[in-house]
Amino acid sequence: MALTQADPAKLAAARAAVALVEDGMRLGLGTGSTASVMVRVLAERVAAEGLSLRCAATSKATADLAQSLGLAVESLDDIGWLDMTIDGADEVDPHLHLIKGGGAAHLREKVVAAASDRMVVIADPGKVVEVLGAFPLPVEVLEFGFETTRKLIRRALEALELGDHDVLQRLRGSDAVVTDEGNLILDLHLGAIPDPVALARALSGIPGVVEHGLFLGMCDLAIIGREDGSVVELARDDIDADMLAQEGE
Ligand SMILES: O=C(CO)[C@H](O)[C@H](O)COP(=O)(O)O
Repeated sequence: MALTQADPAKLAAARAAVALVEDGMRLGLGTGSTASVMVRVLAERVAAEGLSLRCAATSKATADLAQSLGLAVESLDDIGWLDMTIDGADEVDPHLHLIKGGGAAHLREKVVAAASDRMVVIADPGKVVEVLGAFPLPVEVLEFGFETTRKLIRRALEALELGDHDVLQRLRGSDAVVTDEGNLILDLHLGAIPDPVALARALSGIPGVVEHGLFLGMCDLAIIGREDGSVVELARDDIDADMLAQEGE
């Protein structure tokens, strides 16, 4: 898809994020439709300005796209550490907590974000929520013991009084969605997640869970693009400063 056909809100967010890229940076490239727009904007800038970058991709799809546009993609281990990762999200709350994994790539996305000095999230206004959970929470699980893991997740939801919601295997047509790491996805249809920290802890404690899509305390800056081409930025530093001010009151 050409950039001229890109959704204006996604394009605005992507342009603002790519403006943060400096020559010589080691960059993490996210996955999804917004991240794809960002990869295209980035490739344009690299071609125009001759920037020298080292990029690690969060999925095979992003690696293929980036390489097709002339960006050099290396393995995360070869690069070692990243200055910044730019990625999309399915939901962003006022604490910059995220739900990710709508593209089934949240495992690699979390590994890459955790190896970055800075995680920048780009999104359109539809992704901004007061409380996470309207978007079904993706959980990557092992194929081994799949039904047992689903049972353990249901038990954990009950213990947190989040029980009685659908825990559905993600399918494409009638086939199971299989992640880049060869695992399966369960989508937790919760409606609302009042305590994301408790849910994250509970899910991480289940052995068959490889990784859940809650990104808590990882996002440093959210750039929300608007249809008119403007952006709104929410930085973690501002939130921390607000919290400190409230604690001091
Ligand atoms: O987490 C992701 C992939 O695993 C994506 O970043 C998320 O699903 C947002 O995608 P899009 O920009 O297409 O709405």
